[in-house]
Amino acid sequence: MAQILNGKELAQSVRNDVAAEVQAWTDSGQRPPCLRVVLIGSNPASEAYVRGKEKDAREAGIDSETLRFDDDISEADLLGVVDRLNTDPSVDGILVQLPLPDHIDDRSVIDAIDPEKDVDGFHPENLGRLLIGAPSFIPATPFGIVEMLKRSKIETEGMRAVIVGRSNIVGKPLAALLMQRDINATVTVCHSRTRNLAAHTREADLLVAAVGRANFITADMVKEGAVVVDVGINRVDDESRDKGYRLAGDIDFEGVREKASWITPVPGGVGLMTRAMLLKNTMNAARRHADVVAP
Ligand SMILES: Nc1nc(=O)c2c([nH]1)NC[C@@H]1CN(c3ccc(C(=O)N[C@@H](CCC(=O)O)C(=O)O)cc3)C=[N+]21
Repeated sequence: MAQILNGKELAQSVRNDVAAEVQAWTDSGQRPPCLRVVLIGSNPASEAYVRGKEKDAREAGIDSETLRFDDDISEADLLGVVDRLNTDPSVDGILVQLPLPDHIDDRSVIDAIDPEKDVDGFHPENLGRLLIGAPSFIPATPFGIVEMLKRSKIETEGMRAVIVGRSNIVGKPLAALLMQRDINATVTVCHSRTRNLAAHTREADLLVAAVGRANFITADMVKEGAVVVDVGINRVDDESRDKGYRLAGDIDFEGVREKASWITPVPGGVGLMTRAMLLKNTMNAARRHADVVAP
């Protein structure tokens, strides 16, 4: 039976560390790190994430505010908002909550964010720097996954890692991170066109699912003793809940926990780490902004 990679506890310890960093920073006479989140429209999931981010930031002593706009804002106006945040010297970090409405091109907006303030690490400059192992903002979900492994003292040296999902915000940056010299995993990235997916996943010492399909990875696809990380957050209908739904990951938790050595739950796993690592990135953005290079 797998041990639980407890996102609640691990994220709390990351948040405590960031709060201590922020305290030391302000004690040294610097102003608190400043994060601005841009939220377009009223997608309930996005609203919930943004509320969570604000709460975490406040508790860590970070100055965080959400700028809200109607979902009929034009792309030009949104680019104007980004530009103002780019040039505002009191702002350290900018996060534009995704997804954006269909009439706005995500890429144009991400590319417009000053890479030095891109706490999501989604700008091509940061993704490129990550790929070559240069200092960069690391996207919070991949960063959080690696932090979970490190804090749980899970040995990654020589591990076979299989990532299911090739997104620009999870699969690809995680692959780059796991290949780095301090992790030394051997990485396979699978996706919807992969032939005989289970043959790949069954080889994984570390299996990461980021596909967005509830209970997609079943026990028969998992090697005995594997470390299994679930990035999926899927709403599945559940009449027994007040909200009428519950959250399920991409991993069939009940089945897979019997085989894995470690497993992340949903909720209470990777999502909380994502939020915590955003705080870490915001602290680093403040250092960089003040020309104190991030550690
Ligand atoms: N620019 C941008 N950056 C992001 O980092 C970003 C984004 N857009 N758009 C959406 C995704 C998703 N995401 C999550 C953050 C926290 C939880 C989270 O806190 N999950 C909790 C609670 C889940 C719940 O109750 O809804 C958990 O898993 O236990 C989940 C998912 C950040 N994202």
